[in-house]
Amino acid sequence: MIYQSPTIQVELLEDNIARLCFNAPGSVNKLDRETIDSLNAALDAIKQNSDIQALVLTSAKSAFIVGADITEFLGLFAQDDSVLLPWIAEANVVFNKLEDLPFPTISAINGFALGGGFETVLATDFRIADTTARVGLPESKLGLVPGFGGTVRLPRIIGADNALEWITSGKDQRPEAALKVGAIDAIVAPENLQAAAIQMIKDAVAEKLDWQSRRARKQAPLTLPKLEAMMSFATAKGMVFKIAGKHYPAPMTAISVIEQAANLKRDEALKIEHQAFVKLAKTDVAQALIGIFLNDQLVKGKAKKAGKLAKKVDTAAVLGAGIMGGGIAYQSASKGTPIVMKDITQPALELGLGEASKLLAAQIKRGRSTPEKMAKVLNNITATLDYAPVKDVDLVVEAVVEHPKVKAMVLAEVEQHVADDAIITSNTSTISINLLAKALKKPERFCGMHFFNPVHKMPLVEIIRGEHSSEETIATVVAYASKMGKTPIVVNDCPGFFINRVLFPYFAGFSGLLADGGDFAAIDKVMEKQFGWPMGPAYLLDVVGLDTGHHAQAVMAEGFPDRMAKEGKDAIDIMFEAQRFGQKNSKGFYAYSVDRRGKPKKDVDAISYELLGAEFGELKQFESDVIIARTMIPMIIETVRCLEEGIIASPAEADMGLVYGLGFPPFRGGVFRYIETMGVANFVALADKYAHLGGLYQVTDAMRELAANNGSYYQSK
Ligand SMILES: NC(=O)c1ccc[n+]([C@@H]2O[C@H](COP(=O)([O-])OP(=O)(O)OC[C@H]3O[C@@H](n4cnc5c(N)ncnc54)[C@H](O)[C@@H]3O)[C@@H](O)[C@H]2O)c1
Repeated sequence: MIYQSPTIQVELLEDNIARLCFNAPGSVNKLDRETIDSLNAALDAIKQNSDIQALVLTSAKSAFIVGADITEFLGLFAQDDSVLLPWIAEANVVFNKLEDLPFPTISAINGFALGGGFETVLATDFRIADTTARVGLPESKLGLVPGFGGTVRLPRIIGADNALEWITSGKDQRPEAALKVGAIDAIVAPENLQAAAIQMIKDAVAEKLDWQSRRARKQAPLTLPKLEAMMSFATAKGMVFKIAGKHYPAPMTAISVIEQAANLKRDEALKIEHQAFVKLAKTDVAQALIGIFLNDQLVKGKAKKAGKLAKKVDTAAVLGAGIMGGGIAYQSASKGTPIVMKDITQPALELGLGEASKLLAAQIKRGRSTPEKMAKVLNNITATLDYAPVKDVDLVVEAVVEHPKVKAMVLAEVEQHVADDAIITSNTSTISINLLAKALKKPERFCGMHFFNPVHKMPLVEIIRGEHSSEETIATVVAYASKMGKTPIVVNDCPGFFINRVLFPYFAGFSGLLADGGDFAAIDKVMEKQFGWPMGPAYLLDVVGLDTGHHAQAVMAEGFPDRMAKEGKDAIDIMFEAQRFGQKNSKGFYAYSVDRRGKPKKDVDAISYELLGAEFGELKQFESDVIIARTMIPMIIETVRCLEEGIIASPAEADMGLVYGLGFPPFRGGVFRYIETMGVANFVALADKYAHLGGLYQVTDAMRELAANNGSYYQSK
């Protein structure tokens, strides 16, 4: 053994080939500070052994190195530049040391080699991957640029255009794609990986492969004709700005870094990368995106834990073949759980099946599915008008019309037909789970399973725990939602549950602005372009449906009369009474039509202004920050209330729910991250400025106390 630490072992194989194996104690190899220090020491030990003629990097785990240890780095990013810059420069010395060894080097890549893991292998002369490998530089998804030489080495290995695409998209790449551009040198079967790597490095030692010139190319300036370089960088900037937009600076920074470093040699080029890395690491966007990454892991971890307590769901049933029922059937069937879809009329069933076929046909058109797969998915859906095929299913999702009496009747009915231990859930968006549970003989097997529309696109499923729901019931529904490819978040029962409870105060803030003369199209513009929502409130209400919104708003007002009950008519009432239900009948705040090419079109509708003007008078202009404050403060305070009341378990889950369920702008990270960025005391001061607008603008005592103590939601939980 040449070197050994808890994360790395180096041994000498035959023919004086050294093998450095990453083998951390946990389930995966991560590039944390300990591993980087170990790599440094291992390389020193290798350099001191004059017998060694070549080096192979391998992993003893099912993945090579999954990436940098984000949790650890988050703490580091909080440090001053005077600490951070020398740290990153020092870490890079290690990768340079690997690259500068006086003999050929190769990486044998299995599974993930992402981020820092991929940057490690870029420092070797050759890369061979097995069929399980996934490589790439996902840093831009976290609001960063690669920091261990990725922006310098990758363009010099695969060319500027390819590297720009890989780095700005942050996508994982399959081995075939990596081989095509030259990011790896060969693909082999997993069982042949080590032997093939050793053979290749022997060829390099024997000078059959020219490792010196490869290495030299990596360390030299990028050789691009001037015009070509200009075209590459200008095109990339245009495209990336269009996709990433002004709220996500990392991809654009990556392009400038590569451009600025193009004419420099390695060590100078690396300095440009370090500067950019440190600058981005300190931005609110990076903090928010890294926060989302960590929250996502926490939520996934919880779901995995629940999986241990879950009962198996081999087959399911959905009651109601409407917009939601059809979507749920499609999602379950396409993720491998056969599902019975029951409705009360044949046309409804046909509509549900038609919806599933349409989604599948679209998948085939995009090359993501095949007719064979489509047939298999459709075979997994059994459409029925009676209960006979439902009797053996393990789990039922009720998705009939939103009416407490109809739902109670349907739930009681289905309980008579299914096995004693089958789980029963409801996809209700507003009706209390505890109320619905009363219809059942065994309420412990019941809970809410709230999907979002469109089911195949929206990642969140809100799972609502009733007072009688058993842990096994919740765990089983969590596991089923995960199997459907969704992110489940468990919440407690209350009007609107979590997501609608915080959404309606936002709509109330919007309605308040309109009542004071606000222009809905101008408000949408601010909330989309500046705040970053995918849709502004008027557009979102049109998509949700103003009839649905009107109904849900009444439920919320009844549930929280102190702050959600309203006097007089608001904009939602006006639209509802004028039968402007939104997209579903082509007129809401906006008018919907199709253009000449058959594409859906949305136009500002003068009639909406007339209707609103008749009630609220002349239009008035509001500053952007007033629009943002008046709509967001109610949502933020209601989210805080949900945490204080235990409706949602943690700030992390609240933020994930908002991002996945409502499309809260990821670069802001969610409500709690937003408060964090702003500072609790600053938020309280802002809300106090608007307190005269009513109960929705009044912060809670606990929040005021947290502000006074200079506290933080993320750190105190
Ligand atoms: N549409 C949304 O955006 C959305 C989002 C989340 C949750 N939800 C909830 O999902 C549920 C369904 O909503 P939707 O939009 O799909 O409604 P929908 O009107 O499109 O579909 C309801 C279906 O239920 C069927 N039905 C009625 N009584 C039935 C019975 N006794 N047995 C079987 N089927 C019966 C109807 O024929 C219809 O096909 C509601 O509780 C709604 O609140 C809707």
